[in-house]
Amino acid sequence: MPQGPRAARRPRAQDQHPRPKRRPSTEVLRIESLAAGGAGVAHLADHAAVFVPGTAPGEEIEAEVDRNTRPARGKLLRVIAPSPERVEATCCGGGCDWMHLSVRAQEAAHAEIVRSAVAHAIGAEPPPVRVHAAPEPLAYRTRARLYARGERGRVRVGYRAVGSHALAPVSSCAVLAPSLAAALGELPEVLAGSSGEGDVQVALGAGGRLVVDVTWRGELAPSAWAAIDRRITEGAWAGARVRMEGAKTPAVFGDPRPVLEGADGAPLVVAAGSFAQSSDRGAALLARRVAELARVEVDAPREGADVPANGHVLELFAGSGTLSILLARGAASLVAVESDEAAARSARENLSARDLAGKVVVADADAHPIPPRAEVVVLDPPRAGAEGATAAIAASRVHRIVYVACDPATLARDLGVLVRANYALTHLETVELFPQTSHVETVARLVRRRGAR
Ligand SMILES: C[S@@+](CC[C@H](N)C(=O)[O-])C[C@H]1O[C@@H](n2cnc3c(N)ncnc32)[C@H](O)[C@@H]1O
Repeated sequence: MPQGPRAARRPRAQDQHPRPKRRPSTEVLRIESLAAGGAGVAHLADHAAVFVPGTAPGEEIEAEVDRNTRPARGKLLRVIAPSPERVEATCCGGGCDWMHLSVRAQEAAHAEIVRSAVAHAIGAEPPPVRVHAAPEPLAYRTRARLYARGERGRVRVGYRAVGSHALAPVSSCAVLAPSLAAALGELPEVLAGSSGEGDVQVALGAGGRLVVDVTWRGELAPSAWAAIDRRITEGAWAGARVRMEGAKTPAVFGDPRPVLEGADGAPLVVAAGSFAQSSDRGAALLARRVAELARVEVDAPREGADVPANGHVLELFAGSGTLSILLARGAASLVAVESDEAAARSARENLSARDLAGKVVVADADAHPIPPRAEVVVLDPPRAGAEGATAAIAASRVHRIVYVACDPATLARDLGVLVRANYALTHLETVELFPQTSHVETVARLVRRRGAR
């Protein structure tokens, strides 16, 4: 009888003699830097690294250190000598893991995280990281993913606490735009009587009114369905979409699509439940910079030049077209690839509302061939990066690449492949799209080296 891999596995030494658990110890530590993920990094007397959330570089702290994980984890007990970059945190306990840091320190730490990841991956020092400051460091979120939980008829709404599935209930949030803040007070009332838990995305839709996208696991009270319906029919909300766990299709009320202000100042529709950056102004800043870097002229600017031609552009992971609406301008052609059908429909709608030509293809961007005439590839993949697309670009004759990334580690991995395939990294820039958090958006530009295949 064939044996499965489990049966075939030889017992390992640690199975027979599991290491005894070590007791946490209290240590005085000096924080050296901030790691991707947000924690401060220090070293113990035996040089083992320890990660302590809620700390700032340069400060002396006391922490309870658990050496049973690798790297060791520390829990901040007290700050002995604070960093000058430490500020009073006003965080609600939700996702803002860097609210105790000055904006200047956040920017510097983001830039260093990106620089060191890329330097390690390409085996050389990258160009100096240019930092694009956030348009608004607070009250910037024009879209938010909330978390709701119903128990004994009462529904509490907040965020998932950092690093856990626990609910951090919130009545006010310093990073939420005032236009969305009202939702925090309204949702517990709308969802009252429901049991279970759900994710609730809130944004602004048509006419600047609220749109709500609910994914619920459990029972949604009949009064909740009625309250949602009433808000749409009375015009208080533009739309809502409710997806019950296990249901094939969501219930749709009104028009649940978020509408943001595009980088060209005109409205841009986003498919309900599909990707959109967390702030309109941040998304516009990013899109404008990506479009600039995609142009031929970045290397040799011409005085007084009009919008220069982009050549034939291939955009991978295009979403609802936040970048496409700028890339299509001045391009000889634009092909945008996106796997989410609803997002692709929105991208088509956004291009045609502007009379822009562009072909939007529903396909796997990571397995999409690079058309031989493509001169520029712009890609904006999810956190996992784009291993397949990177390999295809590396084997192509594309001249310029603009890579937008929300994860420095996978960006660095993919840039390593492109640099080894004879592309030169000309620009490395961070865009502060998520102030008060350790998340960072990066834009990298590469050009094919002269004489390369
Ligand atoms: C980070 S978002 C960028 C979207 C767009 N550039 C924007 O700024 O709104 C990544 C997009 O890639 C899409 N996506 C994820 N995996 C994909 C794949 N294998 N092929 C094509 N699109 C994919 C997602 O649906 C999402 O719209």
